[in-house]
Amino acid sequence: MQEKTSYKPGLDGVIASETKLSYLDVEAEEIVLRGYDLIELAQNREYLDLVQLLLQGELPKQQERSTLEQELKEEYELPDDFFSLFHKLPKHTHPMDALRTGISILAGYEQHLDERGEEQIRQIAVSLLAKIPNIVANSYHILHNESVVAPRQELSYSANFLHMITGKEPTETEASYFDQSLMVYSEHEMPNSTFTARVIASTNSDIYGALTGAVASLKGNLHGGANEAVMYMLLNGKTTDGFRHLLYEKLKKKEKVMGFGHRVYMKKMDPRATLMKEALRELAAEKKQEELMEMCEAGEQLMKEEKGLYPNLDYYAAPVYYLLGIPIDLYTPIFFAARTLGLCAHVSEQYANNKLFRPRVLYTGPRGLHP
Ligand SMILES: CC(=O)SCCNC(=O)CCNC(=O)[C@H](O)C(C)(C)COP(=O)(O)OP(=O)(O)OC[C@H]1O[C@@H](n2cnc3c(N)ncnc32)[C@H](O)[C@@H]1OP(=O)(O)O
Ligand SMILES: O=C([O-])CC(=O)C(=O)O
Repeated sequence: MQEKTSYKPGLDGVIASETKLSYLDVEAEEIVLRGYDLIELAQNREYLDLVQLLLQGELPKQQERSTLEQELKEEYELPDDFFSLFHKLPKHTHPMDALRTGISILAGYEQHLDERGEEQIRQIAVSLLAKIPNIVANSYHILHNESVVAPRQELSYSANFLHMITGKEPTETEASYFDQSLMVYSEHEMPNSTFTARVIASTNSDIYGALTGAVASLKGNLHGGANEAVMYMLLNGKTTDGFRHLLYEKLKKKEKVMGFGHRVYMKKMDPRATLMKEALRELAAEKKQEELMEMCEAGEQLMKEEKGLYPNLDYYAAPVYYLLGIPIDLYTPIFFAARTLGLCAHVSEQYANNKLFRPRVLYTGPRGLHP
């Protein structure tokens, strides 16, 4: 007889792995990243600092940071003719599917595909962190019959990413909010996509395969895809009253409202959402789009009163991206680009202390049948 009590649907609350990378301490309202509070890091540091922290264990000193920045810039360019296949994709291909294809193609160019050593994986991670923004931005341009925007070496990592997306050089403020969003998206313990990547890596499969699987996982609207869904919902609402009405209708029909709820923080505000809410407040004031802020706050209030649910990061990241002039279809690919960091760190950790993932089932089918 199988023991039913050990079965947790959706592995809710199950410890799947040991990690030194991150931990959600819900009681203390802290997202711990190698001992630091992610929110404090996002307020005081830059995405590149987190790259060094997650891949090498410590925040960089100034010289180390410059070396890392140079290393990334040297890896920006994609292999010759890389984009030729993207011209052949159906024009309605979602950028997340284009990204999945792109990461998969890159595997073929990797000279060290079979190596699993820590330093080798770090170098591949740097290459992926350099190339994925290029794939995200330019696969979108190609699918929209626009010209490819080449990376610019003289811009910072985040400013260059935003520049490749919009085709314009961002202001310092825009680049800084974008960088902050990349930081809060960079790593979050054991979401579905990280679990997916670790499960794939646990068979000794390569890091490109692990990340390709993770793109598919992150695309779903119960996970990363929610940020795009939030923006479409806000645009459909049009005004604060319209948005309230739209949310009431969804709740009446027992539909899920994207951007609310979270497996780990279900009855609390996601600390990252609080940070993005402040970014939105400032950006909305600067760009004279206060109604967008008002709509989001009205939605937050309504969901708290009606369902006792709080915003997750996607709810406030989406309107921030909107005010930064980013096409909605790119919100989830950008989330993935930022999360590439956490994913690579997890894959590396998995290789370093591997045990094949192979759980069991609670069998509910028949027994004793004969053909
Ligand atoms: C950065 C990120 O990836 S964060 C996650 C982004 N995803 C979203 O925003 C999608 C909307 N949210 C959700 O679907 C859920 O909150 C999830 C998937 C994130 C977490 O879900 P789970 O832990 O599996 O809980 P589950 O979906 O079973 O929800 C528990 C209860 O709360 C309700 N609930 C949870 N989230 C929502 C929501 N967003 N809207 C309406 N009701 C909700 C469920 O209907 C369910 O109610 P019931 O017990 O009466 O059936
Ligand atoms: O932790 C999760 O389940 C989803 C999430 O917020 C993230 O991946 O950032």
